[in-house]
Amino acid sequence: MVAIEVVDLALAYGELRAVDGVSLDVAEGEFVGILGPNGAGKTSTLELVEGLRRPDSGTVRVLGESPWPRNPRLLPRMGVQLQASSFFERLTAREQLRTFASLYAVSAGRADEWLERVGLVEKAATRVGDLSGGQAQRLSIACALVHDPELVFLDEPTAALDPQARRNLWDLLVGINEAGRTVVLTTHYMDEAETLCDRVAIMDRGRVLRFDTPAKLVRGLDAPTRITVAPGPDLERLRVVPGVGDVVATPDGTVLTTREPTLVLTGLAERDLLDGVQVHTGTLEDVFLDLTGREYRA
Ligand SMILES: Nc1ncnc2c1ncn2[C@@H]1O[C@H](COP(=O)(O)OP(=O)(O)OP(=O)(O)O)[C@@H](O)[C@H]1O
Repeated sequence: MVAIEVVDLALAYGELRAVDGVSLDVAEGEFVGILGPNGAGKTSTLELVEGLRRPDSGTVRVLGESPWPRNPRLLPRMGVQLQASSFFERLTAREQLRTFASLYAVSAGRADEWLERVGLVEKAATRVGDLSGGQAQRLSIACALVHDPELVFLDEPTAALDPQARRNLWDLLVGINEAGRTVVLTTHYMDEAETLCDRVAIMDRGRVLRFDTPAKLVRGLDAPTRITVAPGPDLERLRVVPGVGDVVATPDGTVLTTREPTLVLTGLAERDLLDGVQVHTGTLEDVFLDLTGREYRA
């Protein structure tokens, strides 16, 4: 079943085409990432899908319905975490979450369970205005998920989180997805997209450049493999290994590029040069560079 269907969506702010002909489909139960640098149009696209903005043109269907104008049938089925959350500043974290829960007829007890899931039990009695950026972000995620929606939208959910909190949130999102919920998130982080997402839409300048599984995106790359060995061996010994292209010495090791990694690894083994070997195939960063001609800067 299709959860989201977006066809030729466009939105301009004045002269700026923030969303410029985006088409996407998301299946029920899928985990999809929209990946791109600042200003790529990720948030604008998400807001159109969520029904928070009206598109200039194009169509959006969410769970078989149009999200715009605000569609009350859809609201309980969706959970939306925005980049900038507005809380009731004088409420405590627990009160804030219970207030959100009550809007969906979810019990206070279930709301409190969410404080635990996002690691905010110790901050339950802290006023929202006194939470750190990362804590506020986790609270906003709990508010988006407290009613157990079928479809979850998260806008850069790990942006303000420390590495441990980021890992914890990844686990939480994987759990939700494995329980059958559809998840769509935007992110700057390549590793996040690669780790979490079934499919990734790479966005730049209002357009979706590619939309595929991380593995297929990388496989489609026409990039050589890089093999690094520990510093030390004479560069000439490495240059003559069959299949080796460039050889570059760096402080961390000597980097060999090749289009025949198996041949090179065999040659290195025969010469007893495998010390500290690391093999780097393409990453989504390479895919971005390949598609745009620009380095990816999150
Ligand atoms: N309300 C607005 N009015 C005018 N321009 C806007 C508005 N919202 C966004 N933009 C512009 O539209 C473009 C796309 O913005 P958007 O927030 O969708 O990108 P993004 O990929 O989510 O970026 P980021 O990763 O920085 O959040 C940017 O150039 C931004 O400056």
